[in-house]
Amino acid sequence: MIETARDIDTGTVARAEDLHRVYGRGGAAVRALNGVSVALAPGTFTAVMGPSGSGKTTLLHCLAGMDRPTGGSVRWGTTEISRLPERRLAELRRSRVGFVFQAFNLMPAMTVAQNVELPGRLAGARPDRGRVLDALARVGLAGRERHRPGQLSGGQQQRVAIARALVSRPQVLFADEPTGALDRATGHEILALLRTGVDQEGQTCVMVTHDPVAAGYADRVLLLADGVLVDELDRPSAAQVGERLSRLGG
Ligand SMILES: Nc1ncnc2c1ncn2[C@@H]1O[C@H](COP(=O)(O)OP(=O)(O)OP(=O)(O)O)[C@@H](O)[C@H]1O
Repeated sequence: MIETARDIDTGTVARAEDLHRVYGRGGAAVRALNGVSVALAPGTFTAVMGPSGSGKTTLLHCLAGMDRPTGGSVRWGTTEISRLPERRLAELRRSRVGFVFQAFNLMPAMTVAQNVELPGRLAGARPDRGRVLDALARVGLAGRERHRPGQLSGGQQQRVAIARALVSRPQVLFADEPTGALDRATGHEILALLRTGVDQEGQTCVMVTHDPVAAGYADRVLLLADGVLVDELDRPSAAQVGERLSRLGG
């Protein structure tokens, strides 16, 4: 099969079809995802919302190739990833997707530049200083490359994490509650940064959030409940998201 970054037939960079994820077995089994289908068009910003335990993180992890669905498929371009051998999947993941976590997950003993270089180094690649500096400049941290994470504010640490996710120029940037550990104003700076990446560089971005105001930065909002996609809102206001969410009990 020819591997292309974008599925020529459907124009999507990533697509999940009839995704199921069951954790555990028998009476203790939890159906985290129960038949979810999602397509990600290039250069779009998608927010995933829903009550606690509705399957948001599981969906993100399956789409990002960090978890294996128990049923259904995930395609990146034309490549079906859910049944690839682990090594091949890890290779593809490094080049195709970036991931940002709520808790930044930076290495405290390393400098900012070393943190951004780390995924490449772990993959055995030679660090590309130019790319690292470029990624840091894109997130507004030019000149900070020798600092340690502990010398930076929370918002700046999340910017480092975003630079680390973007340095490989991924097809899709996944973010799991990227503003969850930040105050409101700093959170908005991070959201504006993600939005700029979508608008100016055509980055595709998917973000889990509990915050209707954060979801207002997205082009569309997917609403999950009990592992099922129950609604999709296009360019909604924060008020519309909040109202729909409260009806779901989120
Ligand atoms: N590794 C796991 N083992 C067992 N159950 C799991 C595991 N991961 C998630 N679950 C269960 O799957 C369901 C969905 O979890 P998930 O974390 O995707 O929900 P969420 O919508 O992201 O929740 P939250 O908003 O609280 O972070 C939950 O019932 C959760 O307890």
